[in-house]
Amino acid sequence: MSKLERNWQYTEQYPSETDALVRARRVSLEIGIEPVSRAVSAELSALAVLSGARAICEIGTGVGVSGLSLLRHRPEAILTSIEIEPEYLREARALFSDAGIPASRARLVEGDARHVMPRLNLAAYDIVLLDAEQSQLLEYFEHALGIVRPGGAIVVPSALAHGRVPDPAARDEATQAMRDLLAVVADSDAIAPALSPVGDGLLTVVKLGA
Ligand SMILES: C[S@@+](CC[C@H](N)C(=O)[O-])C[C@H]1O[C@@H](n2cnc3c(N)ncnc32)[C@H](O)[C@@H]1O
Repeated sequence: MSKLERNWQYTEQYPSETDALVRARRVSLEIGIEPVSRAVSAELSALAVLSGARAICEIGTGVGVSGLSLLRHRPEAILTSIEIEPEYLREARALFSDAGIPASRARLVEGDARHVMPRLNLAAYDIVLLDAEQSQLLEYFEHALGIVRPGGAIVVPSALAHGRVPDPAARDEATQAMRDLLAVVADSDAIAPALSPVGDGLLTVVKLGA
């Protein structure tokens, strides 16, 4: 195992998870949804606290691993989470409820994010997490820039797409969409991007401005 692999493995094994997160992660893997990794989950929990998040929007609920992570230390925050698959949302509702999070704090919305996001309030969210269909990423991102408040963050897990993003031989649509997003945010004066190799890659983009 290389030094980098050892670092990565240690980083992933380090965070402790709540029973609710362990349960959601297990259900997620049983159903075949890839949840955010343990280290990304811990990053999301910390980011929610650091940003003093009160309103969080998530695209791609799955069964709730990332959503539970975002709410872990922010009992006063309200999560709006959009998921296209009704059966995933049913599981997520049960898992949020088991975790003691009332439906008023986890607003789980069924629908295609491309249709739901334009109906959300502008500059209203402290954090917007994009974890749905990667080939549609640029469309989600454009909406996310509108709904996140200045000083707020847009976070994109799976930003390295299992090593495909840095691999010039990988030319599939999803990988290309991620590269396009990385290029757009690197070139903009309006946002501060940070790309971390944690999990499967985590892109954090802060919207600048007062
Ligand atoms: C990688 S999984 C999300 C995992 C979740 N964030 C977690 O950490 O547990 C991606 C999810 O996005 C959903 N999805 C795909 N396209 C979507 C769309 N256009 N609108 C809303 N959800 C979508 C999928 O059904 C799937 O549940």
